[in-house]
Amino acid sequence: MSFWEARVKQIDDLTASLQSPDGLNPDTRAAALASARKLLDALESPAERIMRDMVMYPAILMAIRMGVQLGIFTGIRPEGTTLAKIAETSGADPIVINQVIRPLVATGYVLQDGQTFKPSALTTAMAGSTMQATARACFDVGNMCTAKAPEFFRKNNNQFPASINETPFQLAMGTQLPFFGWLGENPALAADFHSWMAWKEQATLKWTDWFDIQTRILDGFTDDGVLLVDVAGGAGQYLTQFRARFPHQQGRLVLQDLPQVVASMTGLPGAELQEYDFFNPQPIQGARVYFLHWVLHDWSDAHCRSILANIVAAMKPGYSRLIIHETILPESDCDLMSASMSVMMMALVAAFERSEGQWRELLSSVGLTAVTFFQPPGMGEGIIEAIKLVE
Ligand SMILES: C[S@@+](CC[C@H](N)C(=O)[O-])C[C@H]1O[C@@H](n2cnc3c(N)ncnc32)[C@H](O)[C@@H]1O
Repeated sequence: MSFWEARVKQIDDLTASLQSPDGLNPDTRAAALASARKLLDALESPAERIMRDMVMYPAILMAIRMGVQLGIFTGIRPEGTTLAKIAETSGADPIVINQVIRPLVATGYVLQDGQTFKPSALTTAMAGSTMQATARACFDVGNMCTAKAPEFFRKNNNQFPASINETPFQLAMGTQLPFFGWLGENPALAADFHSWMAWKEQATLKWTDWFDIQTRILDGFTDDGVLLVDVAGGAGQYLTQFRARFPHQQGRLVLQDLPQVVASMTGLPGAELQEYDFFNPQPIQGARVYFLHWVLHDWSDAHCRSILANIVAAMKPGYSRLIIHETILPESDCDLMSASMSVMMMALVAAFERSEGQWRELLSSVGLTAVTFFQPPGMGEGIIEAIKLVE
């Protein structure tokens, strides 16, 4: 056996020994992923890599989105499902199914066994209604915006979008509305968007599992009034998570969001719902925590200053905590997820992810200088905690 044949066997053995990533130490898992990606990069020639990124990725995205549309992920049964059966159930041309299913098999989204198709772990994941909503939200909006971004930037002389009303989003969706205003008029995609937010919370590391909430928040809570306000909390997944982690904790939990978002909810166990536009004064004074997840990355610095000023005015000095749960971009060698999210924010809402220096500057511009940064083990979004020192 040659040196490389032996290495290939070693890699195969290693892969076979890893049934699931669950249970791996987060730091070790992050290091192993980084090493495995470097191995892929080293094995692939530049031409192959460019082919993968430019030719294959668009086809894969389209195939996944079509897989949702044609019911491929939900229709494939463990005993095996034929192409004819998928065509019959979906009413689609078998040739179209065949075209779409090939890249799905090539990428492991579906398994092929002779003339039948069987579910892989990815098929099962994609069969869930939340993942289907995520695929629609990401493809039908995000992918359209990135596809139109070069044209948008060519027309505006390659300048950063001047406002939330002039981004690739408007060009791609044929609207003059900003993203959140447009969502308000498109309830089906708004529901998909909030499902994607909910799934994202489930699929990623939970701040309640690594941030020392007991010491930094609960120990100093005065046991009356509002414990945590989730500002622009969407479908409420972060409050649900908090309640599940601290089921017997005293104190009110309040979710605030736009009227149409609150109206679309039937309630949130263990929490209160409140209609609130964060460009208006914060109605809850002196809460222990004002929590923001994936809110400020949607807005320019000027907008963030307005949102934050309303919170700062409501904070009780020395007591209230502003907890921002967002990406803290590294100054160099940014990971692909954070870099991609930042690009997406620019294309949709004329905003971006921020580095520690940018967070400090933003917070100090609204008078918050007592700021502490926390990074989770392994990979994931950080916590930026700020305290108001004086009135
Ligand atoms: C990216 S989502 C994040 C939702 C939630 N925090 C989460 O992490 O799942 C941004 C949220 O901001 C809300 N939002 C947008 N504009 C707002 C405004 N002017 N006032 C209050 N909420 C707003 C949206 O409705 C949406 O729920």
